Amino acid sequence: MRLAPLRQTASAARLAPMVAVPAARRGLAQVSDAAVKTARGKAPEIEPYLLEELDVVKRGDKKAIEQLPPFVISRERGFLPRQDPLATLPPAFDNLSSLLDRMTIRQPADANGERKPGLLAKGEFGDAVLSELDPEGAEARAVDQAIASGNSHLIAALFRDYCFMTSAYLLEPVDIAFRKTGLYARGRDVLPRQLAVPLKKLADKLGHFPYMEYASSYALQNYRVKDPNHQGTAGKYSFDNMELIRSFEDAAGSERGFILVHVEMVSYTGRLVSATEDALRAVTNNDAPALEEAFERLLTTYRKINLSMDTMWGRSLPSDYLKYRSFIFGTGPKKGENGMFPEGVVYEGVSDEPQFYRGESGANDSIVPTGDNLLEITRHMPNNDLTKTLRDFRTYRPKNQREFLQQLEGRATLAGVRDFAMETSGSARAKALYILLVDQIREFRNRHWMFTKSYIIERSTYDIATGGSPILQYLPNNLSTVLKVLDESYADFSADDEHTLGSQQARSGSAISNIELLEAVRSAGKRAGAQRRMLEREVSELLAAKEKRVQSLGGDVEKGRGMLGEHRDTGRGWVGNDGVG
Ligand code: HEM
Repeated sequence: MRLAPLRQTASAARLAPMVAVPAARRGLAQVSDAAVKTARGKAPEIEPYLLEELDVVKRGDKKAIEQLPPFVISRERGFLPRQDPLATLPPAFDNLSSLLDRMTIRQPADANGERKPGLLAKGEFGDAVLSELDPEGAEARAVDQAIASGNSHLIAALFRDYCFMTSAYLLEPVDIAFRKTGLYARGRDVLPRQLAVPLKKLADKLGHFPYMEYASSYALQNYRVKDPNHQGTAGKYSFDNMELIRSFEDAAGSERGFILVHVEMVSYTGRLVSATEDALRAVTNNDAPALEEAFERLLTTYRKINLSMDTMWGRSLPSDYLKYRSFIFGTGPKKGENGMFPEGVVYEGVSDEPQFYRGESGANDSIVPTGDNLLEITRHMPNNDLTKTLRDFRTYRPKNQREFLQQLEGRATLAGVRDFAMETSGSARAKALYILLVDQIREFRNRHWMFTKSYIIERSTYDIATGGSPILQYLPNNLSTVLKVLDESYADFSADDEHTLGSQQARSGSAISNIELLEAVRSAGKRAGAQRRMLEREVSELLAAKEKRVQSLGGDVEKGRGMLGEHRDTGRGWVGNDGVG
């Protein structure tokens, strides 16, 4: 039996309640082509996809609202789920909850303040799943009932929890080997029926791959707000006011920091979505002042997001990242590409055919793709495998976010956002704001590249990231494109623009003065070219060092990748066996 394809190509962007068959989607290429062929200003028919615009919400139909998918973008909550995640499962899932609580490597402190090792620390999780969860048990029936009820809050929590169980089960041997040797090993390649069947049913209901995702499992469905009235910088979603629901390694340490910084950043995305929608409308209406206003809101929001991102260094230590990273790897993306699961994973009771999925990654977050698409940076991505990966990442997210990003790409191209901001609006302020928005995407990606070097590259030779992209190439490819767009946009910022911006007052109500914008544009422009050259040099040095390491291992690429040697297939890789040694 084959796994039915989960993602169909599609046309409509309508959000059906979860009881309905998920609407098909239009492919990216189709949206973009349609957009390019249509004249600017003639917006395509787009069905409402913002929560507040849906009929059921306008009508206040509570039953139908409960059945809407867990993730529906809104101007208020942006890319956060519609409701804060359900932290405690109903009693029918007690066996599952108990395993999830006991699995975490560092258990919460007991009455004596001692932190005992959990099931994953002792390598006992896999056996515990097999002995404590019955494929025909109470949980299996309760999953069916939850799905039939259409209660999307519960379905989302169950999907998160079965994903955690699945990753812990499959990757437990990988983590044990890594903790012992610093090298990764093969994971389990069969997912037992008691996990595989419910996970696949829940995934189908939500329109997901049956594997851990960033939004629906590890990060955005995994926070608990402590005080709903908390008044921090990010309101109730301020980092200190949240705790984790599930964790692999330590709910109180760096894993908490890693996940909750993502959540805090995403808590700003209501403003991001709102300003993005308003910017698009302004361009379509040829309304320069409205565009300036929306772009300014976007800029202040991206600045807040970047500030929040910068707190990662202190909240999640680089030296701790590899302690939980083992559990967020995928089983794919393709046969033979992931040394942990070279033959994929068979989902017992679902399909005899091995499955391959990308792992959890911030690459499935929508903050940067929103900027990429609105500012038409995506259009400048080179036509190569790394850009294909970027597009593939965009499929690993809730359906409503996939559709939003697809539509946004088409709508921005159709409206001609870059052209209007940089030229036809005739506004030096809009031009400066456009450049500074591109610079915010650069700042995000640049910090991100620094994270990657410091949390991963300096500590592990395993060169494939959790999402399955090549670590040394993927992020630099995208950062380099942004730097190019920034460099070129700055080159279009003329002496006249400088003069206009420097001599005119900003409209009343503007939070950022024209002088401030001008100074920021100048330093962004100067930085772009230098940073681009530095990045090129850095990447070529890293690739040369990798090649040297592989050569020092007799050309053994597998070992050079940080995998335990004894698990390699006999057909290749062994020194002397295939001639490499
Ligand atoms: C310790 C911190 C972090 C590390 C080590 C890290 C690591 C990585 C890696 C290795 C990738 C490559 C894709 C893959 O997984 O295959 C990636 C992609 C990505 N991550 Fe992170 N990440 C971190 C924090 C964050 C945060 C806080 C966010 C915020 C949402 C984020 C968002 C992204 C995005 C948007 C991409 C795709 C980038 C692009 O398209 O250029 N990451 N991350």
